[in-house]
Amino acid sequence: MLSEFDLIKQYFTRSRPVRAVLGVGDDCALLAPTPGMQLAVSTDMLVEGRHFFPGADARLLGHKSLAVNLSDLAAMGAAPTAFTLSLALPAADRDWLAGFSSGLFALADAHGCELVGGDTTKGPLNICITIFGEIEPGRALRRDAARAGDDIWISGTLGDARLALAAYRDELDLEAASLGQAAMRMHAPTPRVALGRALAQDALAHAALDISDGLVGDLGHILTASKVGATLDVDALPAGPVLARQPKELRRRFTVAGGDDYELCFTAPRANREAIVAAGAQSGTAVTRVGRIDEQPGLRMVDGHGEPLDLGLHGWDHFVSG
Ligand SMILES: Nc1ncnc2c1ncn2[C@@H]1O[C@H](COP(=O)(O)OP(=O)(O)OP(=O)(O)O)[C@@H](O)[C@H]1O
Ligand SMILES: Cc1ncc(C[n+]2csc(CCOP(=O)(O)O)c2C)c(N)n1
Ligand SMILES: [Mg+2]
Repeated sequence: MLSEFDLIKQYFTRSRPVRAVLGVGDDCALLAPTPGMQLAVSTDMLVEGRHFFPGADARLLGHKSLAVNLSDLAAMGAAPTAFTLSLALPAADRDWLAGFSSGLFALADAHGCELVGGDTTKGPLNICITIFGEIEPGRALRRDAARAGDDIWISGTLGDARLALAAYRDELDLEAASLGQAAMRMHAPTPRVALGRALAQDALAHAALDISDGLVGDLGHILTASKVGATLDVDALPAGPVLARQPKELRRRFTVAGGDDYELCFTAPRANREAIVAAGAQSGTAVTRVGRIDEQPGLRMVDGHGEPLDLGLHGWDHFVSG
């Protein structure tokens, strides 16, 4: 029988913390922020049945729980430092804990981000991570900083995660190899931390966010916060490799209003085009220009010929459309 404290000790306590002054084991963790840097804090919860299917692979779940949090730091241009993990578990299952913690720590180590504390209780499976990062003062990529005339850029590709979800929900048929490939985008997103850091440190971008609820909804947050509008070239949106093989109507729908993409959407002055392409290459992340920020409020979608498109799509909302 694994007790609450054995579980924490065996699966979530590692040798001496490197970044934290004090890590797992006391009432609080102690962190010593780098002098002169600002602290970036974000939290994201994954709930069984809502963010992942019952029986989801534990290792992938460990990865995704941290990935979605790292993605929020990436969206601000912040460098990850530490995180806390709050878990509700239906049972203390050794296999599940070994898988979950290995997926979690593999990604944490890849980003030099340290687990410093958390909370563990019994209940329906629920995973909540709070992440801490650092950013140079004045460099954060805020949602309220887009300016008319900016280009709109997207990292990586969009829509494969939504395609996998559609297949799981029997909304469409995908052959096994395609589903396997698309499903990895849903289960194991890659947070664009290096790209976000480059955009912020070199002041290449004005505004940014990560696309978790679908581009149309998330870009809308930048437009509202920045009091601007945008024209989006829907046919320029980079579809994931599996979605790219699907009919145009589906490609448009899932790139514009997918979900679980965890790519960055950012706006930047024209003058920075070359430097942004170089930052993409440097960080191993594709970057694609997909539209521009306008003074006129509202989001206008156009096709590859500049003709208006009315797709009637909206972002993910847990209480309206989710
Ligand atoms: N219960 C809450 N109390 C206070 N602030 C909240 C609460 N829920 C969300 N927020 C804040 O509202 C804003 C939008 O939250 P949201 O969870 O949609 O973030 P996001 O980055 O757009 O999406 P994601 O959760 O997929 O990362 C964030 O600033 C978040 O910190
Ligand atoms: C079983 C299952 N059903 C649906 C989805 C899709 N999904 C759930 S929440 C969300 C938006 C981001 O959430 P939040 O804003 O809470 O971070 C998306 C796209 C999934 N991943 N698994
Ligand atoms: Mg976000």
